[in-house]
Amino acid sequence: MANTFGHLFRITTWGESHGDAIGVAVDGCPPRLPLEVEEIQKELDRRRPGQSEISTQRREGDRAEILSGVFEGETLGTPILIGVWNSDARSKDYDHMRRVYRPSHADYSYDAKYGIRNWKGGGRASARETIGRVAAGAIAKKILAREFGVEIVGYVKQVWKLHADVDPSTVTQEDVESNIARCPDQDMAVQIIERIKEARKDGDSLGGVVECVARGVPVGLGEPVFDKLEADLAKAVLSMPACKGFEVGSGFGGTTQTGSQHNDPFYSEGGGIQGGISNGEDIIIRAAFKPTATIMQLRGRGRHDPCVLPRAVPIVESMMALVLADHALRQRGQRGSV
Ligand SMILES: C=C(O[C@@H]1CC(C(=O)O)=C[C@@H](OP(=O)(O)O)[C@H]1O)C(=O)O
Repeated sequence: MANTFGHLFRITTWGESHGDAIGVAVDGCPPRLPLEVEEIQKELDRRRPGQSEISTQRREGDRAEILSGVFEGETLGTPILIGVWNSDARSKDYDHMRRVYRPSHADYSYDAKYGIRNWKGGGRASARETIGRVAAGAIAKKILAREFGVEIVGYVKQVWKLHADVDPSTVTQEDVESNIARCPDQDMAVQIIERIKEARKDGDSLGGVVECVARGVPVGLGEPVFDKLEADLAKAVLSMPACKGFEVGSGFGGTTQTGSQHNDPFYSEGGGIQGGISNGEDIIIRAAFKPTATIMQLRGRGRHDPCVLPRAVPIVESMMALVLADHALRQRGQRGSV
């Protein structure tokens, strides 16, 4: 179970960054869901390396192959296996890392845990592991949109000290995809792109925040005690590589207000979640990412993102979709309808 996430809609990701292939097994997808490989590809293309001048230059096509669970364009209800081949792993870049632990990477902790590690590249700790999450997330998004009327939009809210002004209740995916920073505040996007280019030139890296909104969430998703909706969202978000912080609704900002300022006429702290259960309002989450660990100032080789934020957007959306799809199916299982 160590690589598995979810209950009814359950995913297991597999593969290493410099292994032969990488992907996901999805179990529990309802049968007769129309599914074409292009729908998965569209999301993988938003995540893939080499997509812009501010992303890693590793050249992977990341072409999705559906190996099971789909027949004549419809899901069978059986496990869906999706994989991509790794074709541009330049393992020579890692020769000098065979016996060296890179600071701020998982090299030491993996070695300490397993007594062995694939020192060619980041292995399971690499951002390439998120291919499986995004492929499964594409299916989860489709279930949510078709069967539950839920729409999920993520975007870059902050890079370094540059903060974007975005209205979560109206932002669209077209706004987000209109620039390579995936920041719908167009003026801020220009500044962010310049700042990331500068960091790359200096051999340095930057962190930031992805914000993600789910609109049209049905009432009643989430379990009252341990599987509270915000608890599962927190786990989903903090399990992403390089992610160091999670907020929901007013988040840490709410701590400086009084109760009378903070309580909304209907909902409160969770922004769409009360007692761990959705109340039908929009749910807004934020994921904080640290500056990329590999920086050229530390003589790191390999091809790296000077800032992971733009490529993290589809990953955060996918993690939110996995949690909501799982809970929607659980609610339907218990109540018969949602
Ligand atoms: C290739 C991807 O990102 C990679 C994530 C990554 C890491 O250590 O996390 C290291 C780099 O790979 P490599 O060491 O092979 O050059 C990045 O390019 C991807 O996300 O698909």
